[in-house]
Amino acid sequence: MVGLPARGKTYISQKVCRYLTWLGIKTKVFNVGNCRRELCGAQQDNSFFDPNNLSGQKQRKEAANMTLQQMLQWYDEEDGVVGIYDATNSTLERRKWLHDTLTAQDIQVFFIESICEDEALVSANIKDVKLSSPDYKNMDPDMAVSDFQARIAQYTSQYQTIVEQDYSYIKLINVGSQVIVNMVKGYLESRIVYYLMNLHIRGRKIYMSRHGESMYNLEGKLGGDADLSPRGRMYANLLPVIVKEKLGGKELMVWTSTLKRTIQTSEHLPYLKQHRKALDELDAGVCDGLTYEQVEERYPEDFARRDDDKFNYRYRGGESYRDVVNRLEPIIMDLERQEDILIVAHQAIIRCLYGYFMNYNQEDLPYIKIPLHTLIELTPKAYYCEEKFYKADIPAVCTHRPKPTERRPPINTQAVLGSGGEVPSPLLPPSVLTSATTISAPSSS
Ligand SMILES: O=P(O)(O)OC[C@H]1O[C@@](CO)(OP(=O)(O)O)[C@@H](O)[C@@H]1O
Repeated sequence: MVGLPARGKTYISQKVCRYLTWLGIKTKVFNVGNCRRELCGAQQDNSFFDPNNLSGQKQRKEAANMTLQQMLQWYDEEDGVVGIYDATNSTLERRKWLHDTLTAQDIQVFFIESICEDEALVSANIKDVKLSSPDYKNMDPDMAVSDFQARIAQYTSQYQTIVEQDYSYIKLINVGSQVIVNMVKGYLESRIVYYLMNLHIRGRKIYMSRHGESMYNLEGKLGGDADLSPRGRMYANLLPVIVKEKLGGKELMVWTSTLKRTIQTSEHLPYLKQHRKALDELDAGVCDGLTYEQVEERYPEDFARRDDDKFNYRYRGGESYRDVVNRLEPIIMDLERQEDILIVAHQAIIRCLYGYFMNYNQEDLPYIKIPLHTLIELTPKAYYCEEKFYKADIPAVCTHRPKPTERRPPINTQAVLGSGGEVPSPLLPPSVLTSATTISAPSSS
């Protein structure tokens, strides 16, 4: 990373890290600030950052070097693929040192510079992010802001934007309103460039919902293209009410899959809709239309292999969760560009999308609990996503199978009918929705 303080470098680092990790590329952020705090203590006065303060300079260089060594060790011992070195790296000299040290180890270097000349954006970033940093713990907010601005001034006096023509880089100017790209090499760098070009920081909400309960869900069958059950239709009637309550009169884009159950669920939503094939449910191949019990009976080895490694298991003639993540990558790119949006999709699809925003690892992702008749609201913040679950007061079956290690001895292997919202069966762990808001159907529906 390259850029003055409060230019969103850590935000960009975290997002790129989350995106690549979700794609299965081992990525880690190495933050020099954390190392500096460890080495020199958190609360330094601003003379520490003065370029003429030789002792401060020396200690900062030590923190930079220690972080780089940690990164090299990670490449070496943990088979890291993309290390993100998050620091200002704001001089030609510092970048040359990084570039030369890394290329000597056969590590390809790609600089991402964030330039922001919009003072209002910089101040908003300071207030949003920097005031909660350990550097300003227990400090009066106004004092902290002016202190941080003085720190930025120290860096500005020696800041050199990237001009090194023989380096690979991207310059993001004013949060991507202008982008300059130089000497981009290979697939991974191009993917990162494309991803960065889609990012924006306007506040927005991402809503997700599974389709209403389907006839297949009632029978415990996988896949297919069934219609909604009568209770699924009730959810389809209620969904516009729930969404309107959350959104007010704001516009919304709605994406569904091309399968009947999501199209029927979105039927009454008075917004622009797109039906996208990439959002269709995980393809269960030869198991499509079977119940879990039938799969276990007919394909016992496959059933066991799926329990063993659900993320990588690929149904015969069908897909794995890994395949689904790859198929959803263009959806994630598109999602990053969107404003408020509602995605009506399927259990496996929502797990993958939700897992991206909430940073789930591949092992846990296929087990995320995404109940029927529940609207999920995600609000992206600087370094995390806020989440809320709104549960409609319409019963539905529970289709979640816990991890093998969390399963209790079977009492009843049929899908279990709930009596008010999705009620966990004796086979299931406690619902994650205990504190969710419950919304009742209006008497007219
Ligand atoms: O990966 P698992 O946990 O089996 O869940 C995916 C399954 O979820 C289901 C329901 O069991 O989704 P959906 O409700 O969209 O039909 C199946 O179609 C699909 O095979």
